[in-house]
Amino acid sequence: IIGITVTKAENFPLWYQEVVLKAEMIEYYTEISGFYILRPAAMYIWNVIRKWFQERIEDMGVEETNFPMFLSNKSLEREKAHVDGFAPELAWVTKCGDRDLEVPVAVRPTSEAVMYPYYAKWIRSHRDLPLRLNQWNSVVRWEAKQTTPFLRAREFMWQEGHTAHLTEELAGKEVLEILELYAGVYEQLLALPVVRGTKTENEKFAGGYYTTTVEGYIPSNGRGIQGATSHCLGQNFSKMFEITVEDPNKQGDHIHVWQNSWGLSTRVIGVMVMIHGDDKGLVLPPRIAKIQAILIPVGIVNKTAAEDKAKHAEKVEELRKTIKKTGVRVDTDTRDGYTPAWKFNDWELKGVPLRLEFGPKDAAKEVISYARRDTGEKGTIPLAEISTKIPQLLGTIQKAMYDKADKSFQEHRLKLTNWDEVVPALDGKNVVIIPHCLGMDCEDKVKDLTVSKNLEQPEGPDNQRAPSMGMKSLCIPFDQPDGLVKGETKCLNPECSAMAEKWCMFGRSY
Ligand SMILES: O=C1CCCN[C@@H]1CCCn1cnc2cc(F)c(F)cc2c1=O
Ligand SMILES: [Mg+2]
Repeated sequence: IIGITVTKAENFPLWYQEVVLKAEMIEYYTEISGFYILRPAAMYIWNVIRKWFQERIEDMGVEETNFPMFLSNKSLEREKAHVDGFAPELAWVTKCGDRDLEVPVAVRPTSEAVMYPYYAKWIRSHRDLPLRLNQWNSVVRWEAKQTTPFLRAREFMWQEGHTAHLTEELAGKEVLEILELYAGVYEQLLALPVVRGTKTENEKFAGGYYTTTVEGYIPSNGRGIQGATSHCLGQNFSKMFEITVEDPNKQGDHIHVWQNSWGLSTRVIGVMVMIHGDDKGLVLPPRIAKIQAILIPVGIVNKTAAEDKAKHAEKVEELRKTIKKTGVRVDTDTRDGYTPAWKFNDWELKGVPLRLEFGPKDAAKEVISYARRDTGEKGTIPLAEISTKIPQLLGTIQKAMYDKADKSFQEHRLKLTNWDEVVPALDGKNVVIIPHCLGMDCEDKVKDLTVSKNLEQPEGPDNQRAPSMGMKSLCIPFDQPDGLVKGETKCLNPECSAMAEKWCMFGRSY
């Protein structure tokens, strides 16, 4: 196996592609562009996330469902308003065998139009509320933009939750509960920091009432990235699909139910690769690593006496069992014909968080040697302490990975009140938090004003040159800084005369 041939700094997009391929997470589906095969290394991570999230939404009372993957033009017509913008992404089935279909059907890009006619049928009385269903499936959106594994694919796996409530308050409470679970997937499993907030009118789901989001940050190119979204749909869809209950307080009156929909996709795996990966390949947070510790026998060479080899192998197997008993996902690499150095590179490429080495010298000193994948730090652990020290070390690695990413995000999230500092900040691979009026036109203007003029920047491998696109709003952080006095603080856009409403996070983005 040759390792990664480009460094993360010199060519980030190419580095990313190589890592996901050589770490055996992805195979390109070369039959049709924009589609990817997820291999066991990726599916393991998705399944850890799925188990963690599924357990928690079940505790909330969410039940599982499975709806058909096709939707008819008729129900699409119902939500015409916002689908129009998406029409180019819709994939259609128009033939079956050698016959044209009378009525073409669309492949679901999301399932509102599929599900809500049945919500209308099932929800009659307020006693039918709250209705809370989630499905794990894949959706198809024929993206026009350049696709890339995990981050932007024409088919991706996700979960989509769709719920109905009697009041705005009950819906709103759930929106935030789910958003916290999304933040938990990032912070607790993937060791990634996210900013929680609300999308602006420009960036929210047009068919909804408001969108809450968790936003990530990619240090390599300074871009923001949407991590997952939890929408309150208000009564927009219940009015489109006539989902009503009789008013419990007023006989004869009907209430349109308040709905939410929320989704997290396999994009999260790409974000984790981009942020934690290094020039040797993947770096996996222990919580989602299929193999958390790889135990590699060393110091055994051809001339080692057969009986010593056998004894050493037994000792290694014993160590594996001891470590496995602690609940650590440990494996041994006893492959013949490969040097320890070769094995080290292979497991580093695959991102295994902890390498353990055990040789005759270690045996003599009654220790096991280790090397951390995240920092490269090496050390030894007395054999008598491995049952406590190894799980502890994995916990240390998980926290250290989070802290490192969190520090980087914090250092590159600049609160600015001087417009002239904005473009330099973006070119310095930062996202910014600025006082903003939240006007849609103003936001469009801000995007135009912040197209990077640094094109005269030294040629360099242009993939690495800060993207010249303008900045978009990422979210209105729940956690608002001080210093914005309503009615007194102006919107930071020099061409806008409005007053600032909120601090808003902006950045070049995916
Ligand atoms: O984002 C989520 C979470 C899970 C459930 N759905 C919501 C909103 C999806 C927004 N969206 C996103 N993309 C779409 C692409 C299309 F081709 C299309 F016809 C419709 C949509 C579309 O409605
Ligand atoms: Mg899209």
